[in-house]
Amino acid sequence: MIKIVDAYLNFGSTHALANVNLTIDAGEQIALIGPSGSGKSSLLKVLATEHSLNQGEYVYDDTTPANLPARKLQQFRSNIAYIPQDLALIPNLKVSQNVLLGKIGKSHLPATLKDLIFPAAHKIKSVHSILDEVGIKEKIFHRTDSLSGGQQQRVAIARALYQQASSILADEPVSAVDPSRAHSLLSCLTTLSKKHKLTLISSLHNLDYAREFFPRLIGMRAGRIVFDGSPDDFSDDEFRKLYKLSSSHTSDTIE
Ligand SMILES: Nc1ncnc2c1ncn2[C@@H]1O[C@H](COP(=O)(O)OP(=O)(O)OP(=O)(O)O)[C@@H](O)[C@H]1O
Repeated sequence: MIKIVDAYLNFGSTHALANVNLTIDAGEQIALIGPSGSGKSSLLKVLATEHSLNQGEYVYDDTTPANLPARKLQQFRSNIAYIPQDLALIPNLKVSQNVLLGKIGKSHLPATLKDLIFPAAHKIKSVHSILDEVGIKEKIFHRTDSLSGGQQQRVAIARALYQQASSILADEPVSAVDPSRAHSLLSCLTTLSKKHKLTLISSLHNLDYAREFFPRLIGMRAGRIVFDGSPDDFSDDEFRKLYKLSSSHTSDTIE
């Protein structure tokens, strides 16, 4: 279970997060929605321990990461797969090597380097089967920068699955792809995270996809949570409140 209590994250005088309170059960699938600059990435970065809160508390399965020494924090992080907006893939490595890097936090550096250069057959088999699940197994030995943006997003998802974490945090995972690929990529991400019993928290700009694929939506505005509920409860009023639009706008009128 993830718990955030009275959380603030500040950059100078900007509250990237303000008075955020949140409880997320293991296995939930959540879309973070809201206008640009509303705090979605900031919340994901706090959950991924890329940022520390200025005030408040973040607890993950009874662990408070802010209290962990560096070595334990690395162990903690290895249990959370974070897919940043820029994917953080290494372009000149093979797809298989980028996926193998998913476990970098779970072993010592020499072992990881050995895996990259001389991967054991069973590890390649496991990478191959995950790449099959995300639909790009034929790319396993291709250089990552020879893949399209959407294929690279699949590599990042495969790396997250290979990590065998308990949660996946994805920041705009379909930003770089056309609508039909975005649909199939989100379908892949939500189906696989459900199959592997992972908690999935993803920021999304496309409201239709958020409604279609995620049973819980969290709407953010100016660093605060202003909506938390099911897609069925996300009325046109809630939509206008979130995006501060006039009454002529409905959720069908954007994206
Ligand atoms: N490293 C940083 N330094 C200074 N200000 C930051 C930093 N990161 C975020 N902010 C500010 O915090 C606020 C929230 O930003 P955040 O990136 O979390 O929004 P977002 O909802 O993810 O936006 P987008 O949808 O455009 O990715 C914004 O005002 C942003 O300018």
